[in-house]
Amino acid sequence: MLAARNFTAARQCLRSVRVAPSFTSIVQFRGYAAAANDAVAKFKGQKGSDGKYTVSLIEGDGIGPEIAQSVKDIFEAAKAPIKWEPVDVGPILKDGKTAIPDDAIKSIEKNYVALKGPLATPVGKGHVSLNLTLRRTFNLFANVRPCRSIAGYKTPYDGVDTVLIRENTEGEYSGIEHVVVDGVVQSIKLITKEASERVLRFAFQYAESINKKKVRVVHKATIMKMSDGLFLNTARDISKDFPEVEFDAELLDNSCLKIVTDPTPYNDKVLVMPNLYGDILSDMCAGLIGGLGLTPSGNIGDECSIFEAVHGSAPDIAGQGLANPTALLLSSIMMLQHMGLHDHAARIQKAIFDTLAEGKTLTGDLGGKSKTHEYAAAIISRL
Ligand SMILES: NC(=O)C1=CN([C@@H]2O[C@H](COP(=O)(O)OP(=O)(O)OC[C@H]3O[C@@H](n4cnc5c(N)ncnc54)[C@H](O)[C@@H]3O)[C@@H](O)[C@H]2O)C=CC1
Ligand SMILES: O=C(O)CCC(=O)C(=O)O
Ligand SMILES: [Mg+2]
Repeated sequence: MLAARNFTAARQCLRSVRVAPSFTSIVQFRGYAAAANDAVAKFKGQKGSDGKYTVSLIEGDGIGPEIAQSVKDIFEAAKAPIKWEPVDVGPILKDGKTAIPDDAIKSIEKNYVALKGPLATPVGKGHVSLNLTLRRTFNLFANVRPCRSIAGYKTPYDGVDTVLIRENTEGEYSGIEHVVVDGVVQSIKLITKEASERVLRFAFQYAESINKKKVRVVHKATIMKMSDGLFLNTARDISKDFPEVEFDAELLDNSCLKIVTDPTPYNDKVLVMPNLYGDILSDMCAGLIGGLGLTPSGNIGDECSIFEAVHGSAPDIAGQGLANPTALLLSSIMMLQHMGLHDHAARIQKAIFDTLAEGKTLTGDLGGKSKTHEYAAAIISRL
């Protein structure tokens, strides 16, 4: 009975799914690479008659509007050919479920690309995460989260260059939960072969495209024998289609230990994993290079893609001009790369890295005293 109910809930969750980078190391400037390789998710947007591409902009909650302002100011100063289309993503309720308003859906479907600030999720009650809802709504099946050491910002770890790809539509984030009996709740980790295949194939293609010819699956199939087992076995099957890419697997707890001991052996690999592991490991990796103010990401789908920082709405510093906009800026660089605007991406990226390397105008999270807009102005002065 319970199994049948679980299966129904899992199918409902699946039905709610609409079918559907890289940077300066201490020693060498290489730049964040495109977030998706063309074979997987080619950008389909067209330039308007004004010579600009329209991009949907979700400013988000907390520090979102402050860091989005920095991106807008810097893009304008750099004459990047982008016209921002502000969108409100709700939340609204449709058939009793958290949903994205139709206008926002239309905007993102029309533009094929969006830049998103952080969206806050209530704890323990209230609406389903809008971040999750956006990923499901547009079937953004792969979340690419690169993390590289910043020249000029010293941490105990030199030369970090990890790339983590997170399955983005199911797993522990499925949110299928129910009370079994009073005092006992059950939360279902949904893993499907279809979604696993899709993100794993993407990971192999992505590894080839950024010339990291090793893919490592991070899993816990010793404990979650069926769910992580399916993900791992699917990876083994898919790896046969990529004979040029070395494939191996590692248990999540061991990966955590090894990465915080010495992350450099992970520089030549792309790590791919179920949803929650990627969520947690990407915050952990950010900690190696100076924090969440620095790490970007791209949510990649077959049609649309949404770029956002790894961090959340940072309510502890919101509205005070203290936020570091670098993570959202680097996400916007990944977006420009994805759109094929490589020259603009390189120019803005260089101004960001040079400002960070000079170390005079840094936000508080990096030990500086500058406000968000002062740091943005320093970047603009270098364009
Ligand atoms: N993709 C998204 O939109 C995400 C949304 N969230 C949401 O954000 C809210 C707050 O979550 P938290 O656990 O506080 O995580 P958080 O990522 O917002 O903040 C964690 C810590 O990092 C700092 N931080 C984050 N971004 C920063 C930046 N750009 N510059 C300087 N410092 C920065 C914050 O001040 C805080 O001390 C929650 O409602 C959560 O659901 C969390 C993660 C991702
Ligand atoms: O949606 C949320 O509230 C959190 C999302 C998150 O932590 C992430 O995407 O990394
Ligand atoms: Mg997270």
